[in-house]
Amino acid sequence: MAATQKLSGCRLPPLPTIGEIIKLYNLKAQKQLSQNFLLDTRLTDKIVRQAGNLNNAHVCEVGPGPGGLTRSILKAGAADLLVVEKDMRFIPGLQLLSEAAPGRIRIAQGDILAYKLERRFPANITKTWEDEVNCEHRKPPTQPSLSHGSISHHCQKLFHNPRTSLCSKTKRRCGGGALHSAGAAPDPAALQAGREDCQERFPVPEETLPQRTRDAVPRVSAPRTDGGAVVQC
Ligand SMILES: C[S@@+](CC[C@H](N)C(=O)[O-])C[C@H]1O[C@@H](n2cnc3c(N)ncnc32)[C@H](O)[C@@H]1O
Repeated sequence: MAATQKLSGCRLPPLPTIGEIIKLYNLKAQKQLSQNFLLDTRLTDKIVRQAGNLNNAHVCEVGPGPGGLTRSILKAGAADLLVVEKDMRFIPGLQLLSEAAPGRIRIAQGDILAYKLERRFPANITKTWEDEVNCEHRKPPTQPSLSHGSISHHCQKLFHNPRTSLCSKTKRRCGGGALHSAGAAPDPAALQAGREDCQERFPVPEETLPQRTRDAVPRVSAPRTDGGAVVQC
């Protein structure tokens, strides 16, 4: 499929820039959640291209933050994007994005380390770790696939900022900022070890959105019944 055709089908309507979203919601990066934000759309597009062909794919993005990579994933044609974000402050900005791409984003607010990812995708596209091991990274998917409860090891390499995402104790990768889509080959043992080691680095945050921020975007308080609903996990 020609790139122009693909992009024109997935183009997003005009939105505030990521920088504006950060200012609007006063989103200061929190060190304990490894937060740093990608603002350059050329860079986020390039990163997302590394995940292979996302056209019509089911994708899980862990730690979307203000949504820079999220926008690029949508532009790349993902049909079903589940974002799992631990920090509640980002949810209103993600809901704006969800309204710009109706029915294509599902927002889950919670900790990926405790999240039952496999329950959130159709059973017929899920694969076991063993099935996934032989998949070639970057190979365009013949059909959407998803590993049970996984964050792709390869994609963590691609999408994590190495300075902030390595566990300080073990130097293993962990936590948010990762993207998983069809075709990635994870390393379950390393991943599991990384998760266990990093549990203590991610205490559940208790921040709530300041009232003035909620008031700034009234649409976010309306209950949603479509794919853009926020699910607490
Ligand atoms: C490095 S920032 C990346 C933000 C965004 N993807 C970007 O590129 O601008 C990591 C994100 O992961 C989130 N995060 C960290 N640990 C998490 C966890 N255990 N579960 C879900 N999200 C997590 C943080 O709140 C933050 O939004």
